[in-house]
Amino acid sequence: MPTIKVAILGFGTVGEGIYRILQERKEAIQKETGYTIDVHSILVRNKGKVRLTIPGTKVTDDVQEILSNPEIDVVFEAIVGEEPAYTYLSEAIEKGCHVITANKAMFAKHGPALLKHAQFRDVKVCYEATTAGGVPIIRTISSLLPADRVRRIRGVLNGTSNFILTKMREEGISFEAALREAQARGFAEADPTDDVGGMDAFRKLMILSTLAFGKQPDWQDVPIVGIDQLTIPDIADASKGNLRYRHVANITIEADGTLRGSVGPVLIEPGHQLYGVDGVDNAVIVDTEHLGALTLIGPGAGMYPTASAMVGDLLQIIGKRETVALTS
Ligand SMILES: NC(=O)C1=CN([C@@H]2O[C@H](COP(=O)(O)OP(=O)(O)OC[C@H]3O[C@@H](n4cnc5c(N)ncnc54)[C@H](OP(=O)(O)O)[C@@H]3O)[C@@H](O)[C@H]2O)C=CC1
Ligand SMILES: N[C@@H](CC=O)C(=O)O
Repeated sequence: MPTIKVAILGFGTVGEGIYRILQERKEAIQKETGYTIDVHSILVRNKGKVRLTIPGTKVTDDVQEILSNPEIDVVFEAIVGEEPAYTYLSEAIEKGCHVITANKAMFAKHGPALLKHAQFRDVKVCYEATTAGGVPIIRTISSLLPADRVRRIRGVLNGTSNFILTKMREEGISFEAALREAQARGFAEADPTDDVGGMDAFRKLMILSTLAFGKQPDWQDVPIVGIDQLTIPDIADASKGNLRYRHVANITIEADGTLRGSVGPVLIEPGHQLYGVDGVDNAVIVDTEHLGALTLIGPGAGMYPTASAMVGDLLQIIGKRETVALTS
C-alpha cells in the first residue's frame, strides 16, 4: 500500500492529538483512502521533556532534519506564535510539501502569503483548525463560495473565554479558577492573555474575513475587548435579567465593500442562537445573500476537536481511494 509520510511540528496538546488520531484511525484511513500514513518525524523545542512514547518516529529539535528530508509529503504545524512557524511553513511549501496548520497567530497575518506561495508551488495549505477548533467553518464557507455571497459573520470564537464565562455563571467560581481549569484541560493558549483579552478571537475573525471577503479590515480599526474585566457580580446581574454574556466577534461587509468588525462581550437574550452556547463550545453564524443565516456550533478548543479538524484536512488533501465518475 502506498505511504504518505508526514511530520508534526509541535507535540503539545494539538500535536499529540494529531498523532493519537492517526494511530487510532490508521486502519480506517487505509481503508478509506488507500494510503498508509506514516508519522515520520516530530519537532519539539525541548527533547528532554517526558512525553508519550512514540515508537518508530524520529523526535527532533532541529527543524532542518524535517525540512531537508525529501521524503516528507505533508507537514502538520502546531507550534506557537508567528515565528518561526511562518518561516518553517514557507520552507516546507517551497520544498513541495502540503501544509496543515492550527496556528492562528501566524495564519491571521501570513495566511494570504502562504496561500499564494502554495498556489505557485502547486501544493495545498489547509487551516480548518485555526478557527473555532473542531467546528468545520472553513470548509463550510469555502463550499458556499462562490455560489453565494457572505454578508456577515458573527459568533463565539474563543473556547477559553466561553468556558470561563460559563463557569462563572453556573458555578460562581472566580475568573482565575475558571482560567486555571481551561489551562489544565488544554483549551487555553500557552500564554492565555490573548484568549481572555480578545486577541485570539480577533485573529480568527481576520482569518474568516480573508476567506469570506477576500480581505481584512485595517486591524487598528477593529475594537477589541476581552472578558477579563467582567466580574461575578456583572454576570450575576445579567442572569437576574435572564441575559447571558457571550464574547462575540462580528464582521459585516457594507454595500460599498467597507468591512466593519468588532470583538467584545455582548449581552444575549433567550432565543438568540448564541444564548445556549456554553462551556468550551464555539458558534459561528454566517449570513449570506442566498442561503440566509447558517449557524454552526461545536467544541472550539482542546486536543481531539482540534486534531480531528487537522486530520480532516489531511483526508481532504489525499482524497478518497475511488472517486465516482460523472457520466454524461
Ligand atoms: N489547544 C487548543 O485547543 C488549540 C490550539 N491551537 C493552536 O495550535 C498550536 C499549538 O497549540 P497547543 O498544542 O495547545 O500548544 P502547546 O503549548 O501545548 O504545544 C506547543 C508545542 O510546540 C512546541 N514548540 C513551541 N515552539 C516551538 C519552536 N519554536 N520550535 C519547535 N517546537 C516548538 C512545543 O515544544 P515542547 O513540547 O518541547 O515545549 C510543544 O510541543 C498553537 O498555535 C495554538 O494557537 C489551535 C486550535 C486549538
Ligand atoms: N485558546 C483557543 C484554542 C483554540 O483555538 C481557544 O480557547 O479558543
